[in-house]
Amino acid sequence: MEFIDLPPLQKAAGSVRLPGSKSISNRVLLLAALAEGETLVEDLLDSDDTRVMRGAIVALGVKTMEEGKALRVFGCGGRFPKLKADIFVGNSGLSIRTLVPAIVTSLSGCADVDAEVRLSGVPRMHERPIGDLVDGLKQLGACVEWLGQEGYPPLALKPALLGAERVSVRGNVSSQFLTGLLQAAPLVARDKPLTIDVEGELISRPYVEITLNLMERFGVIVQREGWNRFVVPAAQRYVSPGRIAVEGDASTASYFLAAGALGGGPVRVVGAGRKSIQGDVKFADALATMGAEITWGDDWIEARAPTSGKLKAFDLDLNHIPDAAMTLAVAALFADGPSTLRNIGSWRVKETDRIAAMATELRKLGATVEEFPESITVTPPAGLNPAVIDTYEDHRVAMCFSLATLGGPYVRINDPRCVNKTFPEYFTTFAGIATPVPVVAIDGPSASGKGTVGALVARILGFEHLDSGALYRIVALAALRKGVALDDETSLASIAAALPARFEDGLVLLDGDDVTEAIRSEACSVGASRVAVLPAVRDALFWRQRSYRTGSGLVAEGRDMGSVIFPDAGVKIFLTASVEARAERRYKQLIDKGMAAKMDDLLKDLYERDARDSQRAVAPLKRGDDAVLLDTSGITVQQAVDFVIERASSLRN
Ligand SMILES: Nc1ncnc2c1ncn2[C@@H]1O[C@H](COP(=O)(O)OP(=O)(O)O)[C@@H](O)[C@H]1O
Ligand SMILES: Nc1ccn([C@H]2C[C@H](O)[C@@H](COP(=O)(O)OP(=O)(O)O)O2)c(=O)n1
Repeated sequence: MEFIDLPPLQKAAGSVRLPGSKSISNRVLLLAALAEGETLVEDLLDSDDTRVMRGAIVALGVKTMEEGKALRVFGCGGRFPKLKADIFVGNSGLSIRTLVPAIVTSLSGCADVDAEVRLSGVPRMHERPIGDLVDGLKQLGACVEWLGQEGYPPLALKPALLGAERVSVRGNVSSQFLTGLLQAAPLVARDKPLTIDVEGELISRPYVEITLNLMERFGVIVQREGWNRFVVPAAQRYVSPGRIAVEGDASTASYFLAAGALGGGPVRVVGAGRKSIQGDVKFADALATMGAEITWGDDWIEARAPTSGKLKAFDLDLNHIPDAAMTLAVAALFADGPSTLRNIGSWRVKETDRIAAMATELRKLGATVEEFPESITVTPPAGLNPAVIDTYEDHRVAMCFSLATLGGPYVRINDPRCVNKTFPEYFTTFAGIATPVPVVAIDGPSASGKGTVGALVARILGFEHLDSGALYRIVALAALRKGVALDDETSLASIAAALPARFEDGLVLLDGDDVTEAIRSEACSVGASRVAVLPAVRDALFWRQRSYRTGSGLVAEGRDMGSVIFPDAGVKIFLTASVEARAERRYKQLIDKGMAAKMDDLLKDLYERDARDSQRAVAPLKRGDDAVLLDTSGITVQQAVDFVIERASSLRN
């Protein structure tokens, strides 16, 4: 499984230009395709879902042409030219739910009896309901055949004359059904007006407002009576506005605004603001109820943390911002008590069952989550656990969980490419406003001076210090004490996974015993280098080593700090010295401690350990291309420390 590891963050601040709105891009593409005249669409989002819509209109015979970053769409004047097509809609709910009604109107009165348009998607799309929309179209006279399970894609559309003046559609499953009918309505209401009645409470109303707004931009007026009846007067045609610029995506803005609120800020999103037609800009109001400071401009919004530093718990009806609400579920981890997200039942029929998915993943971080049919309550833990987040092919799950890193833990996001649905550049853009907890990684062979230099550098910088070699030594000591063989990989990995060890006031404690001296014994040195070749032992210590990355920063020393454990370390040093210099240092260390030592034995031992450390299959000791070489053979400790501090000075906040 592909994954991306996101490091713990200290803060988030900066400015982000939002990618184009998915909701607007896909509506504009279809309206421009159906309109009379050419439309130049600017700032169009380029993502999986918009490619689906672009592919679909082209398959239906509409011509498009790229002009720099814009797309020119040659409108077909209301009837798609090509009505024999097989269209793949991926997992784009908006695409299929708006294409089907539009295609059905083109098939009305189509003379070609062989005309047929088939639509299918990914397996999840075939579980997403469309029956209510099709029922509405059948009331108009449409011919729709189910190709799989009744009520779900795939389906086939065939020629049939449309004619009714009234149609009703359910509004409480997905507002996309209404959007689909509305966008197709002027193509049906040629001679007589068409009335659309909404059964049940209409959810996600702001998305319908986007639809009405854009239809108006293309010259079609809809009369609205409350939110239950929409009348489309007769004889209206879609006419191109010439050019249209797509606003920045307000749902995407939610991740960056939340980052500003949770990570200090300010974070400014540019492309959607006070004048936006997207309901999701109201996410900023929800953040404000948590205490975040929000500033509005016409086309930008800025968020920063409350001056008190603490975000308040909330209990909110989020029916109007279902997509951005997922971001609030993660923000709830940072609140001062349990928060409830209400009226979000539509989450159940999205890319995945989002209520179940969010609950499962929030629990991995340590939260207590209560799930209800249409709401969830999130109680934050005292501190967030590092977690491996599954994403269920849902771009929003992937994006919103990146925010948990502002609470201190590492977060691994599985299948991160699912963000391609709406924002392929998400993780790079997020990294652009994020300040990770800095790391100085010092790797090198035995007795090169890593421990000595690392401890001094950590003290000067005020950073934590990780002596990773000590962890391997403790595993060896624990194994020796339990009589576990040093090649019994499974037993050693269980020891490493549950190592009852602590570092406190310069002492190393194992099961509460002071083992500071014991782990430096010859037996432990040899034992450590033997257990360190075992992949299962290294895996078992992986997250433990990462957990030291906290506070103002970390100096980590060992063999694979820069290559495996902290590949994104801001400073990587490869510390070395000649074998002779290192043997002499060890000799001196042992003599000073009153222990017996022989130069020849020490040299032999160093050669052997160097060979074992650098020749093992997993995480071998070797200087990475990105590590700075520092040979300490002829320099003092102070000179070595100065060298590292000079390179690390930029990391200090
Ligand atoms: N230039 C130098 N840089 C680092 N250590 C040095 C240097 N010169 C002498 N030493 C001594 O060498 C020894 C290095 O041991 P240590 O720090 O335990 O190495 P390591 O952690 O790499 O095994 C220490 O006793 C240290 O005082
Ligand atoms: N990140 C690390 C740290 C140490 N090791 C191995 C390498 C060594 O043989 C042992 C002990 O490491 P330590 O740094 O304490 O050893 P030295 O004192 O430098 O000889 O663990 C490792 O494989 N990966």
